[in-house]
Amino acid sequence: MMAAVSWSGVAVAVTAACVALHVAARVLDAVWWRPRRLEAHFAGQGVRGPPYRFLVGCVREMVSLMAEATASPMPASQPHNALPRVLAFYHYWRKIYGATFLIWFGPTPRLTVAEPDMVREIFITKAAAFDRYEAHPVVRQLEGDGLVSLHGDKWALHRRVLTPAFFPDNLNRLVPHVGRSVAKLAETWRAMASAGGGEVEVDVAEWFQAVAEEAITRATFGRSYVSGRVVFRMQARLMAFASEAFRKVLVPGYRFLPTKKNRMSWGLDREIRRGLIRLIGRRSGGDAGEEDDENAEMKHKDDGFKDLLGLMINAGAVNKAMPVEDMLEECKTFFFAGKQTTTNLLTWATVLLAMHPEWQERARREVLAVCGDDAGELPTKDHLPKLKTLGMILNETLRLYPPAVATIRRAKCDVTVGGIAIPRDTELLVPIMAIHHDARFWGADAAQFNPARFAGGAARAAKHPLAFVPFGLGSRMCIGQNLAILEAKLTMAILLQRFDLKLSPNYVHAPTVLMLLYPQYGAPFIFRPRQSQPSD
Ligand code: HEM
Repeated sequence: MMAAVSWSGVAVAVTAACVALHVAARVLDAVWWRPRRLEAHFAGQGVRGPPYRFLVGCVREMVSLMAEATASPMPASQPHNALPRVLAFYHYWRKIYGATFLIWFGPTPRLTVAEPDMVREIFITKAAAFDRYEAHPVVRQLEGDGLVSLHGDKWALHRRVLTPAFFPDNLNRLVPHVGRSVAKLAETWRAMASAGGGEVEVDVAEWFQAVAEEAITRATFGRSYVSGRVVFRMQARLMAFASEAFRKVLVPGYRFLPTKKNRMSWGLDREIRRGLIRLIGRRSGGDAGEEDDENAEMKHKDDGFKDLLGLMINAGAVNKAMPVEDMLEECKTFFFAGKQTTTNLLTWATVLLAMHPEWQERARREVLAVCGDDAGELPTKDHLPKLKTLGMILNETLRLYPPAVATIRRAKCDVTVGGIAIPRDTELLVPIMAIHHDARFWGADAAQFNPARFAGGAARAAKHPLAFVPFGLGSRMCIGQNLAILEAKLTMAILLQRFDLKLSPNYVHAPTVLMLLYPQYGAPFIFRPRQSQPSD
């Protein structure tokens, strides 16, 4: 009996040891042997990069390169040569290893691809072999489980349902509303200027956020704008908490701790859900009494406006394909994807107009000629396509300072791109900003502000038609780009019509990246109201 017990004990111990050994071997393979095999695999095809370091990959070097680059502002001699500052690691390693190289995000391989022909394969011809990158849970909590992160059939359904909201004819109906919100902002600045000796200094980022928030709230909720605005205000507070948590992602499980901020976030999240569910319930029940007074006039004019919520409710009613939970996540996603990106475009466009007064004057002359010089008159939907110079300036802004500086894909299977065999689960980093700054495609003046290069349209601005991709490419290209351009053109036109603007002496030119491209020390400008002049 004794012998039987001890033999079974030994068997258990041996099995446990085998399992432990197996697990240890798998872990060691994942964090050491596999990276070494992959390094050899890519090196055999001429693709090299900084060496893999146990567990951390190249993250330490990346962090120190980025910290060094952001320690001082841009040199005055080359203000727009921002790539070495914004994507310091890319700029540094590209000089050593060429345009396509391998880096390590921990034990995960990331192939860096900045050749437009390869980018075409990844996003268009071989797109089926790639998936969107799974964002960190904290980022996902911020961006919602909507279009940005969906895959397969569910993504295709949502994209189909939501696309009509972004057709130009539909978006044109937003022009008066967005215009009025910018005019209100301009009025505030004008009043501040007259109280302050004829000019006013403002940091534009926060103000532009209000404009972008207005546009995305109208696009999402249409006639339920006022109730929607209450929900999105809470969402804005939630985003502020979550982006603070984003800076603490290195503390594992931080987001689950019942800290004061976390508890407030959870409470807000519940409130947002309740608010949206109430709103959806009212709209699904066809409650026409839900519009408020402010919107009575809008309701009349906006008959037929396709807002995102209405499109989703219809889809849910028709084939039950969109449960309420999915609608909630989409609302979150659109708020996240639509607000900060457009704010950044507006901010950088203002920086560039202030840094280049000759272009500011050219754009203003065009605005006055097309839209008139009466500060009481708002530009209309028919004016916007005629603002060609402003369009070129916005494109040049998106080229030099793309709000989304890079995007990532993951290979779902073994696949060949640009003749390079890429094993399954390799990540591909496409540094949009690096392609936009590449002198091979943009010429010797690639780091200079020259909107004239877009005079013949975006596709012909560079030597390669795919060297300009601020909104991505292929089927997952930005769904909101028409809205972003509409907002940006309208806002800049109204501001140019009403103000001369210049950089504040307190402005420090220091673009940096925290998810999106930001001015590191804010964006203070001086606005001086213009006297109405006859347009020539
Ligand atoms: C200047 C402003 C904007 C820029 C630079 C921008 C940039 C981008 C880029 C580069 C992508 C593709 C990412 C990838 O392929 O990995 C994208 C996707 C997306 N954008 Fe934008 N965006 C802007 C404004 C907006 C606005 C205003 C909205 C919403 C109203 C929006 C909603 C989205 C959504 C939902 C996706 C995911 C599309 C899909 O996967 O089907 N974006 N954006």
